Amino acid sequence: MPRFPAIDIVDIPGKGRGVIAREFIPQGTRIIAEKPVIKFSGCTSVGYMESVHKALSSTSKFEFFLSFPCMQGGDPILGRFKHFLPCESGDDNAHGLFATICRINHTCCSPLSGPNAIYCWREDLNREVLHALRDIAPMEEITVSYIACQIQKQDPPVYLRENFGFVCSCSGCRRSLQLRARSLTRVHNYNSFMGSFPTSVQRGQNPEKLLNVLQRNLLAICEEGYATELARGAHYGFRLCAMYGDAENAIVWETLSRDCDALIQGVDTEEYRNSQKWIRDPATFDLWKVHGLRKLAAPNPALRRYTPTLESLPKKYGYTSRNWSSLSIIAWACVGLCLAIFVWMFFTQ
Ligand SMILES: C[S@@+](CC[C@H](N)C(=O)[O-])C[C@H]1O[C@@H](n2cnc3c(N)ncnc32)[C@H](O)[C@@H]1O
Repeated sequence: MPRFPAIDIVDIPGKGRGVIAREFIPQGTRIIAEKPVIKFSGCTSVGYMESVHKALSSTSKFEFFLSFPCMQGGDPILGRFKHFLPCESGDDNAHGLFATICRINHTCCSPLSGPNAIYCWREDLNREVLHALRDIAPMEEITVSYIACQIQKQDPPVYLRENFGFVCSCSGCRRSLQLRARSLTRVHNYNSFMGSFPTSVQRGQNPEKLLNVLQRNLLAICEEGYATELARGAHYGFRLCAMYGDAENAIVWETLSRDCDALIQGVDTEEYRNSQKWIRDPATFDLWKVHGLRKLAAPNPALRRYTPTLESLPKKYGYTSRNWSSLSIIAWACVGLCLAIFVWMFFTQ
């Protein structure tokens, strides 16, 4: 049965508390799968926050909430709201505060450095999961990026100061203003391209050109440190190839997307099962060959260097469920019964 690696919450100079690895954690390992200590639904409007404010002040969870850093000069409650993470289910804009995951500090994604882990909410598990993006050494701090590619609209040091109240000292933020502006433009261009990428490409559009622009954008965003974008971006490459009945290249694109997504979410997901199905037989994709037959292109080999192959990752994706299976309940009941008989015999002798 897979187990989670040993980690600890410790003081980190200049950052308050943070999370470190207590043992070597190989790339792809699921580090933790955690339920929120506090969870609120629809946590977006100011009015709602105020009602949560009142509710929280009267609960025993308040102390836990107050143990998080507050924005300097900020309201003690609202100044800590930023530590909540989205736990969305459908239209419900729920947010949760997690005992360990919310202690993880930030590192920016940049061409010079990046976080060593990534978290995401898994609605099916009702948990936030954290995976290692690369090998993590014992005693190394575990960090994530608070800035998702899609929301990066500002220079990161400015965004972090305004929204989290700290001055980021990562190597990306220490670059010159000019280099940071160049990065911001590339991220912006990538986001607007992906936002308008036609999910069902219209007849008459030039698919070769579209795939070419997709490749260029994906390379640019990987260079900017957001290699995890390949999960979505490579899937777009698959869609395009599948719509033109190009099975060979569709398989290579979807394999790239699957491998990247497995690194972020694990392999116990619906996305993984769908990917496996399409890789086995791209013709099972619902838009297969809708635009007829055309040979397109495989992903640029340079993209492959940004995400490991599934085979190279440790088999540590498994979710260590705390849900008791009926077999384990029977086993523990037997142990309990034996113990009871033993105690009874001991005292009746
Ligand atoms: C989600 S909490 C992380 C845990 C927090 N350090 C603690 O003591 O509980 C986010 C806060 O941690 C601090 N922080 C996170 N990353 C940081 C970094 N790279 N440099 C300095 N402070 C950081 C900031 O105060 C930020 O508002």
